[in-house]
Amino acid sequence: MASTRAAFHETATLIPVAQHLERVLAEVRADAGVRVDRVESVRLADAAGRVLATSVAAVVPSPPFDNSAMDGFAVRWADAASATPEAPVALRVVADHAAGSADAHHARPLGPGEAARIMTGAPVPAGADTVVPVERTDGGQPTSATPVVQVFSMPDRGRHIRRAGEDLRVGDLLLEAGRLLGPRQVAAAATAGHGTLEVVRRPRVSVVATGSELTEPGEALHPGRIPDSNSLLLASLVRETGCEVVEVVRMPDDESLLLAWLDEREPADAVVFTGGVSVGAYDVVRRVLADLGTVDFVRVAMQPGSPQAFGRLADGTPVFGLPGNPVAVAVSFEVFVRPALLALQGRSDVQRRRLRATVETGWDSPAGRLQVMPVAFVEPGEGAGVDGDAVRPATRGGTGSHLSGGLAAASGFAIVPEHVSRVEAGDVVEVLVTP
Ligand SMILES: Nc1nc2c(c(=O)[nH]1)N[C@H]1C(S)=C(S)[C@@H](COP(=O)(O)OP(=O)(O)OC[C@H]3O[C@@H](n4cnc5c(N)ncnc54)[C@H](O)[C@@H]3O)O[C@H]1N2
Ligand code: MOO
Repeated sequence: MASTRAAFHETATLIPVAQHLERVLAEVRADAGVRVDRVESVRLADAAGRVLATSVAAVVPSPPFDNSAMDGFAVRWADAASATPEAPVALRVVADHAAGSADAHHARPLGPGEAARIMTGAPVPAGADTVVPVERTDGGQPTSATPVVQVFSMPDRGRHIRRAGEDLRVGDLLLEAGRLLGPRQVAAAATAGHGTLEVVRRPRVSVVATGSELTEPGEALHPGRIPDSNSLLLASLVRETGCEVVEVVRMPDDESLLLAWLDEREPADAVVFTGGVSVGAYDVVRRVLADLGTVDFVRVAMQPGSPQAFGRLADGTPVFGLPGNPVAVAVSFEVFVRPALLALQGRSDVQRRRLRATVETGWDSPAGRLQVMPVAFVEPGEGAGVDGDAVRPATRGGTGSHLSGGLAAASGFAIVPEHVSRVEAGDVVEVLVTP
């Protein structure tokens, strides 16, 4: 028990949240840099949700060729500049260009008095400098031998032609390494001539929930037992960061089981424990990991989620030991684990979007600790009528870190600074927005 006692004494000081986060990020960023197997090539269809490993430049211009922005007629502007509804100008229609047709690329240049019927997206034939929308013509009436179009009015010279490269030129930087790919980025990569992209391999993460009280969700609860909600919470949160969950393990507080798992576990890029990190007599995670000598057990100036463990397993795998209380797990993940798993993927943006919101119902906050409070957004018309976003605590009972039912209503976390001991209705708080 010597390690438990020693660890207990180590916890006297509270470490600022930013300091602990910095330490965690520095460690995982070092790992992200040395992993040689971290890049894989995926088809664009599979690229949304992945992190780009190598910056992407355009390999074809966009648009790839001059093409029409309108259904109408490609003309030489000067030929019909004088057109009015009263005195239309007749042009001979010598060609018909549909989108997808290569005809215009091979056609002879338009000569004086000639026009080509053209559809949106079709290449503009040589010689033409303007497209007249069909609405400004009679639609092109066939006469005896050759079709003729009557032009009633002309747009400005050069109108309705989309120029090659006006969107992207070859070599233009399109996407920077480290950015999350979404539908718009994948579509832009297709436009820029790519069929596959180099992305960061999904890090593999194991989740371990410890506690002799834990029961499979949905099963009958024997006295003293509770459903294991943390392993579900963590596994889904891990997946949401773009990582692959390789193992989800639930084990009772039994040192020998934990040691056996450490020996047999699947290879992973990170391991996340929940439970057993505090000073309880059966806190086996703390006892086993502290004995490794490479995992630090600290108290962070945060509420909830003060007890935190971070370090490396025997083979160097980064390991997090989160507390067992469910709200503390959700908060610890947001504040430390999520940014770390994103940094491990080389993500440039590891922080959630934050916004400022007005508090609708106040709550207490422990002075000297950064409070991370699960909050629900007040629907318009439902609250006190403030302009902009308004929030209230998601958990019915206030700030207790066991109130995991209340997490269901949370769509963000209010960040309350260390010096604040009471958040009043009407105060403005910073809110970290979650999906
Ligand atoms: N004497 C002290 N006791 C405690 C302290 C302290 O400073 N001194 N800190 C409290 C705080 S704050 C926290 S947070 C917890 C952290 O304790 P552990 O990490 O050891 O967590 P457990 O004791 O295993 O569990 C705490 C709580 O959470 C429930 N739990 C655990 N795992 C799950 C799960 N997978 N799903 C749902 N719920 C879970 C567990 O039943 C407990 O109620 O320590 C305080 N005590
Ligand atoms: O740190 Mo504990 O998370 O307050 O419950």
